[in-house]
Amino acid sequence: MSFPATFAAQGLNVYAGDVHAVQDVSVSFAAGQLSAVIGPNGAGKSTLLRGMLGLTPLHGGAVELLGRPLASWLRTERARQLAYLAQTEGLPADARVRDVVALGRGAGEWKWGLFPVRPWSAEDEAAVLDAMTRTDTLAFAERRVSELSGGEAQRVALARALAARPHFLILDEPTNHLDLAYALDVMRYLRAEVRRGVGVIAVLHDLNLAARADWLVLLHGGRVLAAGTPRQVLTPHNVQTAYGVQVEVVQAGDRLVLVPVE
Ligand SMILES: Nc1ncnc2c1ncn2[C@@H]1O[C@H](COP(=O)(O)OP(=O)(O)OP(=O)(O)O)[C@@H](O)[C@H]1O
Repeated sequence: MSFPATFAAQGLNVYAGDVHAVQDVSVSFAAGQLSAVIGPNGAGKSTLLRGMLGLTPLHGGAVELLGRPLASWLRTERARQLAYLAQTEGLPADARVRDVVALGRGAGEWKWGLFPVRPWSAEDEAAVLDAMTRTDTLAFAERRVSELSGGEAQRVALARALAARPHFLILDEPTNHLDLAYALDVMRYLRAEVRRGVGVIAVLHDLNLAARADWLVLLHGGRVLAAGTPRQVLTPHNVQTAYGVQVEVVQAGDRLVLVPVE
């Protein structure tokens, strides 16, 4: 039986505190695609992702993972399919890098403080090694998180998410606080995941990084202002409407570049 290889929401409404932060939003993110959620501060990007992930209650609408209602998935199955890297997530400063990445396997979780949920396996070992190789973090596997630069720590957080070998990888501002080189590194790692068939969904503030995605969702005031390819979404009109900034959109090689003109 075939099923849609998507993580999708239909008519979603989510409140953040008293704020109706996500209003009647319908979106569909495909596996094997790099999607970016963009929009000005407060547009509802984080709330949309948290609502889709079941981390905050919905006030209407439905979420489907691979064609099945999200609520019908077992918690453990769902955790295997969806890896989430939150915006403000800190890593345990005293922990060793390798142990932090291993947390992504979930095997180290203890039930009632008595015994591990499941024993550590050769597959867990291989997944951790693979995730560290793909994020170039093996070189500092034995260091403590407190001994890393911001960019290195971000790669470790990414490695932990990849260690779960998820179908969809959801990241809230993965390039935040990173310099240009590190930000491009992260985009390169994400693109490599997409080539392996993972659906990557990232909240991005830098529209020139977002222009590298396959699919964009532009939120404004809790609603979808535009969705489509970068060429369809990143128009001067849409950017002016969402951000109130006049831009020129320039073609540079096979990419779009946005230049503010005020
Ligand atoms: N815990 C909360 N209590 C009250 N209002 C909230 C809360 N969290 C978010 N909001 C409000 O909900 C709206 C959407 O917030 P959200 O964090 O989803 O936006 P965002 O697009 O991710 O913003 P940013 O780019 O600044 O991270 C904003 O108006 C915000 O002020």
